[in-house]
Parts: sequence; structure tokens; C-alpha cells
Amino acid sequence: MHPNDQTIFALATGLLPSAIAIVRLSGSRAGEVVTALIGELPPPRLARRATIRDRVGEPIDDAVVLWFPASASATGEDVAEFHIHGGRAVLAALTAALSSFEDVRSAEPGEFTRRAFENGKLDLTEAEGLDDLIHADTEMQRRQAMRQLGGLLGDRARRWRAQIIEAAALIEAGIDFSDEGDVQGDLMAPALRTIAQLHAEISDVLAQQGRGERLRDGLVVAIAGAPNVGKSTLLNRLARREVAIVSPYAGTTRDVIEVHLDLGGYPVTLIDTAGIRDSDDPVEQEGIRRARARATDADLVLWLDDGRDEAAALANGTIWRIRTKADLAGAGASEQNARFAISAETGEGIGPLIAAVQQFSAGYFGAAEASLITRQRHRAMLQDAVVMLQCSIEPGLEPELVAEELRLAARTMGRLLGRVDVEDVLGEIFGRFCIGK
Ligand SMILES: Nc1nc2c(c(=O)[nH]1)N(C=O)[C@@H](CNc1ccc(C(=O)N[C@@H](CCC(=O)O)C(=O)O)cc1)CN2
Ligand SMILES: Nc1nc2c(ncn2[C@@H]2O[C@H](COP(=O)(O)OP(=O)(O)OP(=O)(O)O)[C@@H](O)[C@H]2O)c(=O)[nH]1
Repeated sequence: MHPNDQTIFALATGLLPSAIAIVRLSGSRAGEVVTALIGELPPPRLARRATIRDRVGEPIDDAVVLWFPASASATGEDVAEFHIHGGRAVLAALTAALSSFEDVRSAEPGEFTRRAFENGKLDLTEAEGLDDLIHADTEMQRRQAMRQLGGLLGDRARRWRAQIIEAAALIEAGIDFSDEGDVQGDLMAPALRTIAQLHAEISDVLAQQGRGERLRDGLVVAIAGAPNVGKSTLLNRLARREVAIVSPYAGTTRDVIEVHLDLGGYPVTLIDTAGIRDSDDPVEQEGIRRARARATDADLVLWLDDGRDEAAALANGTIWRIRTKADLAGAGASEQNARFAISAETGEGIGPLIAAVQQFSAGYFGAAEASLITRQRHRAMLQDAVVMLQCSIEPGLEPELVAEELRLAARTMGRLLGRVDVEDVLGEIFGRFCIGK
């Protein structure tokens, strides 16, 4: 049997041990497997308490089992769920029992969602939204993912595609009637008007600055400044106070420390460039180069200055000068230029600084609320489509060529939705899902 037709199962819930764990099973063999394991097929979509038994009748677990017959299931196939006790040995015993059936195997990452996609339960943009939802760390990321999963972009792309196909059909009809006087012109003009409108509408969506893409990764805020001004102390302060840390981890080199923060629902990646100093060690030099690059690309640089610093900062984005060690006497001339005065030691000024960074990200991401585009892939497809639409309305173009450009544009919309030749894209997208999704 082809792997795509095999029945697949996977743990759908998190780390073991856990109170309860859910194992999902999807495919044509699911009903037969459930019947063998619990002695009956539960009524559709109703929770059933049942003892799961192995092939020789030994009880494996006291569980809750759900049965979703095709096609009214998450994947569109026959689906069963085993809500078991989340012990490692329980899962191992159930896994062994499931694997003992022919054409039943454990699922690849993203395989359930891929089947849902292939059975028309989701389009590709919605599947991407689902992946984003699972990986959403902050409230704003969750909201954006829900909009995407709900078809905000997918519905729009379907409408655009239908309009393009309709315009192409009108133009092709005009070609067929071309020896019948005015019919051609009558059909062509409204079609071209529609295309011009679509062109403007999609261009508008593309003009939205990439904030939606950025919301997935977070705003990058770099803490920079001369050695010993208190960068690491500030990072530690920020990470411990008033902000939720999402995932602190050391960067690829020991010189760049990244902390992922949830600032009022907005994701912020805080990087400490404590390693920016001259060094003879080639490994350290590489770290320094990366730190500088990250700081230069940051959306916001917090440039710390303990009163002894005269030099200007390195950065493309916004820079805020921050006077550190405000608890110590002896402010220099740089004091006047500083936007904030803080003491990581006493905590003075930290609250207002956090509030200001939060306000900065709210301003930055404010526009993302309306953003249809959440990935580079969407942008690339829509840019292609706009170019094709632009070509199709070039004055004086032969109707045959107009229709051809429109067909290409419709195809590009189809690729955005995952309808045509996207095998490579599918592998890339679904391969990154969690196992069990
Ligand atoms: N236990 C459990 N919880 C879960 C899921 C699941 O599969 N199992 N989900 C997993 O994704 C999410 C909910 N999403 C779901 C999406 C579609 C269907 C479903 O059965 N769809 C059918 C019937 C629609 C209906 O009657 O409402 C369909 O689309 O035809 C179920 C869950 C989150 N929570
Ligand atoms: N009095 C006072 N001392 C501080 C304050 N912030 C940091 N320090 C001290 O300044 C020294 C340097 O602080 P760090 O946070 O390591 O400075 P850094 O900028 O990360 O230093 P490098 O890693 O060398 O670049 C430490 O001894 C801190 O305790 C502050 O607000 N007040």
C-alpha cells in the first residue's frame, strides 16, 4: 500500500509524563483498529470510556475514545482519538499495539495537516496559519494566526483568482467572436477594468510594509554600548521584571545573548551585545562581527552610556540613548542627550523604559492588525501576480497575450492557495510541523 494510503498515528499532545495524552489515528483502517482495541466502534463524535486491550486481551489502559467517521473529521479521513493516561509505558504499549496492524504506521511531522489539506479541509494559507497558531507565543501572534487560519488571506486569494479567471474567459470569448464586429471590444473593456482594479487592490495589500511577517519573528531590540556600562545587568533586570520571558537562550556564540519577551502581547527579541569589544581571538572576532550585524539590523537600539561615552552608536534603526548607573554621582555632558536615565542596580527608570519599548512595538505592529501577508512566500506570490496583471493591461496588447498573462496570474494565485504545482513548497511547509499535527 502507498504510504499516503496507510493509516497513520501519532501522539498529538506534549511531553510525557502528563495527566492525559492524546493519540490520533487517521486513515481507512482506523475503524477496524478501534474495534479490535476496544471491542466496539463508539457512536460518532461522542466521548466513550473504554478499556484498551492488546492483541491477547491484556488491558493497556482505561481510556476515553473518540470516533470521527470520514469525511466529518479534522483530516477528512476516518479518525479516532485515544485519550490515554500520559505515562511513557502506556504510550509505548499503545504504540506497539497500533503498529501491529498491517498498513498502520506512525505519522511524519505535519502529516495529519497535510492530509487535511489534500482532502480540501484547509488551503495552504490556512495550514500555515495553523502552524503559526501552534507556535504563537504572544497574544498578537495568536490573533494573527487565527485570522490566517480563518481564511483572511485564503478567501481573498480565492476571490482574486475567480475574478482573474472570469476576466480571462471574457477576453477569450472576445477572441472567438473577433470576426463579429464590436463584440470583442465590448467584452474586453470591462475585463480590463476589473483587472486594473484587482491590480490596485493587490498592490495595496503589498504596500503593507511587511509588519505581518515581522509579527511572526518579533521586533529586534539590541542593547549596545561601551564595555562595562551595564548592558548585561539591564538585560537581566528586564528579563526579571514586568515582562514575561518566552524563551531565554544563549545565541550561537557566547557573545550574543537573546531573550524572547512578551511585551503586552507583542513579541520582542532582546539581544545583549555585551561581546562588542576588540579582540585578537578569531572565534571571538566572529562573535563580535555577528553581534555588530544584529545590532545594526535591530529595529531599536538601546544605547547605554554611563556618562563617559562620547561616540555615536552603530545602527540603521531607531536609537535611544540611555544614561545608566543613574544612582552614581557625576553625570557628564552626555546626560542632556539621554532619553532615559536608569539604574539597573536600584531599578530606577526601568518601568518607564519597559513602557516605552512596549509603546514602540505597539506602534510598529499596529499596522499588522490589517495585514493579510504573514510570510515571505505570500509576498513573493502576490508580487508575481501583480507583475502579470500589470503586463496584461499594457495598452495595445494582443487579446491572446492578455488572456495568457491572466492565466499565469490565476495560476500564481492557485500556488498561493496550494492548488497547483507546489510539491516542493508542501514538503517545506509541512515538514516543519510538529509530529501529531
Ligand atoms: N481532541 C481534539 N481537540 C482538538 C482537535 C482535534 O483534532 N482533537 N483539533 C485538531 O485539529 C483542533 C480543533 N479542530 C478541529 C477541526 C475540525 C474537526 C472536524 O471534525 N471537522 C469536520 C466536522 C466539522 C463539524 O461538524 O464542525 C469537518 O471539517 O468536516 C475537528 C476538530 C483543536 N482541538
Ligand atoms: N552602581 C551601579 N552599577 C551598575 C549598574 N548597572 C551595572 N552596574 C555595574 O557595572 C558593572 C558592569 O555591568 P555589566 O552589566 O556587566 O556591563 P556590560 O555593559 O554588560 O559589560 P561588558 O560585558 O563588559 O560589555 C558591574 O559591576 C555591574 O554591577 C547600575 O545601575 N548602578
